Amino acid sequence: MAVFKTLDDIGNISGKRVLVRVDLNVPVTEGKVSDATRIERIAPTIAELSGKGAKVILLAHFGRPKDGPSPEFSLEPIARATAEVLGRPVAFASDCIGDTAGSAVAAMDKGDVLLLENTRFYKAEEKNDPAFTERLAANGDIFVNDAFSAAHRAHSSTEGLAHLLPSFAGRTMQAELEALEKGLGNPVRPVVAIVGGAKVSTKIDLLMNLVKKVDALVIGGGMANTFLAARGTDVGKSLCEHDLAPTAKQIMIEAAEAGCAIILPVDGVVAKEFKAGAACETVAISDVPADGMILDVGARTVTTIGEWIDRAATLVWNGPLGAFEIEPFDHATVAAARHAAARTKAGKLVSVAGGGDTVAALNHAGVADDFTYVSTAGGAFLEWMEGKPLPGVDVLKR
Ligand SMILES: Nc1ncnc2c1ncn2[C@@H]1O[C@H](COP(=O)(O)OP(=O)(O)OP(=O)(O)O)[C@@H](O)[C@H]1O
Ligand SMILES: O=C(O)[C@H](O)COP(=O)(O)O
Repeated sequence: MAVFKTLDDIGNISGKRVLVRVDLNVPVTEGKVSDATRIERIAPTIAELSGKGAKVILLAHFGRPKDGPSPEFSLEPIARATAEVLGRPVAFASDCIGDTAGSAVAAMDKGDVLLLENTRFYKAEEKNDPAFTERLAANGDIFVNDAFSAAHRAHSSTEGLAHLLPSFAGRTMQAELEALEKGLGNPVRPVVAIVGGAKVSTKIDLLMNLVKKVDALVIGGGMANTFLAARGTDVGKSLCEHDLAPTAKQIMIEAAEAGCAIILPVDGVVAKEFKAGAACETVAISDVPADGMILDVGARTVTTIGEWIDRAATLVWNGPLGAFEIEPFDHATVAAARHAAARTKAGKLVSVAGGGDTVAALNHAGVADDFTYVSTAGGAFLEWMEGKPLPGVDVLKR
């Protein structure tokens, strides 16, 4: 029996209003959803609930809006993308609480699907404010959490609701927890982690903890620049958080004490502009021009990363090695992803990857299906890895 209640325990839900927390925080490029994996993953839960006659009311956040409602962070375009992926109508209400939401819910028939506007348009959501949670709960009889990737947040829609309504894990939440436990509950060593992406500031705690748990940590992407700068390398105009140099140094000290190897780029693909087809060259990391930006790790670094992948029994990956959305800065991420996928297919590696952009990058490389497991979660995935409690999961436990 699962430690948390699943849809197997939900009983008769025909005609019931089921509030389903999903993660629709999907990558959007030029107004279009550029990777629909998170939407695809919630489809089974929605189909199952709708098939049982429930009124399926989706709750989600999008981005990190700071000042209340704004068109930039509206879920309305995502409702259309969700309808396309599900192959069925998805109604949209321009508020997640109050009369607008209430009337949209009242108009639902059995089996209908409705998406409510971004929960983060209310600051109270992130404060897990009980009064706001009650207003969300007013539209539901049952709560299903299918957003593992937002379960590290103790917000009204991820944690608070489970205290007010009978609550269950959705199929994706269930699958994520089961697969992560199977793959990484007690990982086979050596464990190598690849952490890339844009910024160190968003992943400091994760890096601090990871160096104590893994045998080697490969740092790529924009965040490698902060580490390189901390070591005294001039990274030109590259994305770099110079004020975090002391933190990066501390992470390297902790890694040395824990016996975790830190692998930083030895070369980089450098351009003067951050745009597709920009003129670029590969240079040694000590030769980055003052007006250049490192937008990908170079070929020698890719070879080194390949060697670490070959040594690993378990690989954990979060964050791309370069600005993979823009060609040709996708080369290193694609090469490393294909290398890891081939080792996995050969039965020599357990490979687990997580992160919205990471999933998009693996799809771009055409190998997402070849990894042992690809989690749609970013922060939640890494926090799970560190053994931190996930409020959205803990509250579902029996
Ligand atoms: N060298 C670089 N310079 C600038 N940006 C970079 C660089 N390398 C990677 N990036 C950017 O990092 C971003 C992805 O990083 P992020 O940390 O968000 O990944 P993730 O954890 O998989 O995603 P998510 O936060 O969506 O779960 C991409 O948009 C990519 O363009
Ligand atoms: O994209 C994610 O990792 C989740 O949707 C959580 O988003 P957040 O980091 O803005 O809370």
